Amino acid sequence: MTVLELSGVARHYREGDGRLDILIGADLTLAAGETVALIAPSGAGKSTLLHIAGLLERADDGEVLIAGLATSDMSDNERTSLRRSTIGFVYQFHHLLPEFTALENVALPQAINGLDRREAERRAAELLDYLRLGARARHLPSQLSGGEQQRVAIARAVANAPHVLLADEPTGNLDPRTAEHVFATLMTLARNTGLAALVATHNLDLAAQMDRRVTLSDGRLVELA
Ligand SMILES: Nc1ncnc2c1ncn2[C@@H]1O[C@H](COP(=O)(O)OP(=O)(O)OP(=O)(O)O)[C@@H](O)[C@H]1O
Repeated sequence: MTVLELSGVARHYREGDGRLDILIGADLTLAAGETVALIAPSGAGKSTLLHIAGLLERADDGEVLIAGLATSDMSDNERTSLRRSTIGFVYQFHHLLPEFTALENVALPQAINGLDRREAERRAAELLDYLRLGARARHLPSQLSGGEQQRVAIARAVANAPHVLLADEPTGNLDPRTAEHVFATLMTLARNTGLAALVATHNLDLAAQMDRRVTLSDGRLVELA
């Protein structure tokens, strides 16, 4: 089943009097459970592509389909609601809320989505256990290691059981061993839950462990060997 499809996605930015064409007809299909690495030089448009795929930004042209639903004609509210229920994000920095425990950070997106708070916390505890973070559930982010913080951020991103996880340099801030561990968490989720993942990374060792690798070339997505 295709969970994410980009078709002819175009995006440009104004630059003084001129324009900067970042994406010119980018196409991508991501199936459930599939993991795809996005490898491209700085400034090529990786973050722009992830933001458009994740309905945080609109394309100037083309279509983004989430689980078969075309999104370009949707209102901002419809896009936000679809994003909350189908897409998870992980960034280079964890962006956990510092005043809340790991458990509360993971429960929050579910509570925002309308789940009863106790049920949200029960599910968050289950998810943290599954990712072997159960013993850290009551810790504040400042009491966690960098790798643990990032794994909690992954738990938070998948708390609403999204179809698609979009990750922008999720291991970019970690030492190689910790990066492997965090990456393994992502792969476990994809293999065992059918989550599809599109991961922008400069780490070629990790990219080699994913199902496919793509790059951005002249505003288009190109499959790598
Ligand atoms: N809001 C904006 N207005 C103008 N230009 C922008 C805007 N956002 C991004 N750009 C430009 O678009 C290009 C692509 O940016 P983007 O952040 O998508 O690249 P990237 O591949 O993610 O880079 P990096 O690996 O350094 O994060 C860059 O040249 C950037 O300066």
